[in-house]
Amino acid sequence: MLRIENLYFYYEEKEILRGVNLKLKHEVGCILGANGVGKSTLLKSIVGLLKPKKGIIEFNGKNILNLGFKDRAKLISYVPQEFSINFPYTVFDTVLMGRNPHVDFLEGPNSKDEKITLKCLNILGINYLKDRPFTQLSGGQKRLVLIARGLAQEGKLMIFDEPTSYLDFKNQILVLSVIEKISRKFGKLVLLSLHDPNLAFFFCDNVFLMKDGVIIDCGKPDDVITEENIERLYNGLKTELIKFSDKKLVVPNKEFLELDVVL
Ligand SMILES: Nc1ncnc2c1ncn2[C@@H]1O[C@H](COP(=O)(O)OP(=O)(O)OP(=O)(O)O)[C@@H](O)[C@H]1O
Repeated sequence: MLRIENLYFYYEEKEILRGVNLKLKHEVGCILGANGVGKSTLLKSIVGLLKPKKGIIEFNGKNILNLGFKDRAKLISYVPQEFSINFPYTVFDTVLMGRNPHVDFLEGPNSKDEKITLKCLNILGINYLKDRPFTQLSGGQKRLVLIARGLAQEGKLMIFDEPTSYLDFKNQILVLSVIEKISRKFGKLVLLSLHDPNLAFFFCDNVFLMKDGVIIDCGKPDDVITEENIERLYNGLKTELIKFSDKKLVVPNKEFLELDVVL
């Protein structure tokens, strides 16, 4: 279980996380929230890239704030929102880097690491890119490579910051299906951030609504993604929930679509 209690983070004087509380069992959880509310800051705090001012982050009862870099990287796979490398590593080598926490420093990656790398490339349908330099890929291709690298890392806890950004419609579905299946098959705990609440209906077990640096509501997607909560979350956005087979979908309501925009 991932347990976050009363987590605070500041950028200089500015309070960004203002007492975040979150509990997630071994399933797929998603954070929804408007731009700038602190989703990436929270995810970066979990993976150790940012140091919270106070609060608790525990995974399976262990305080992960005190873990060293390598132990943390073994435990937690992380796919950031932004990533740049200047050196033209091939796609294969970029995904193989995900194995670094498991690799013996003197021996380097072995055949098992290479096999896992190839498997992750195949799962995401990007084997055909394996010899291309990462620096020459499109935004969506880069994203698929980074997700493959995150999968190759094989953390028990997997963190994805906006895994669907840059991806075409099919690849958004592919990536979330893969993440969901890996979570179910291997009992991994997944926490990701999303901008489309409809994807949460299809792929997430739990939803955390974030506003102004705190979690304002959480629960099953059907219980939490409501017209009232969407309006609260996205500053007055009016929507309607419609039924689609056994699922729900959120659509902007007519009033919003006919909004007068001053140009
Ligand atoms: N390096 C930084 N220095 C100062 N302020 C920052 C820095 N990075 C982010 N912020 C600010 O912290 C707040 C939270 O940013 P964060 O990236 O966590 O938001 P987010 O919810 O992930 O947004 P988005 O959906 O747009 O990615 C924002 O107001 C942002 O401007």
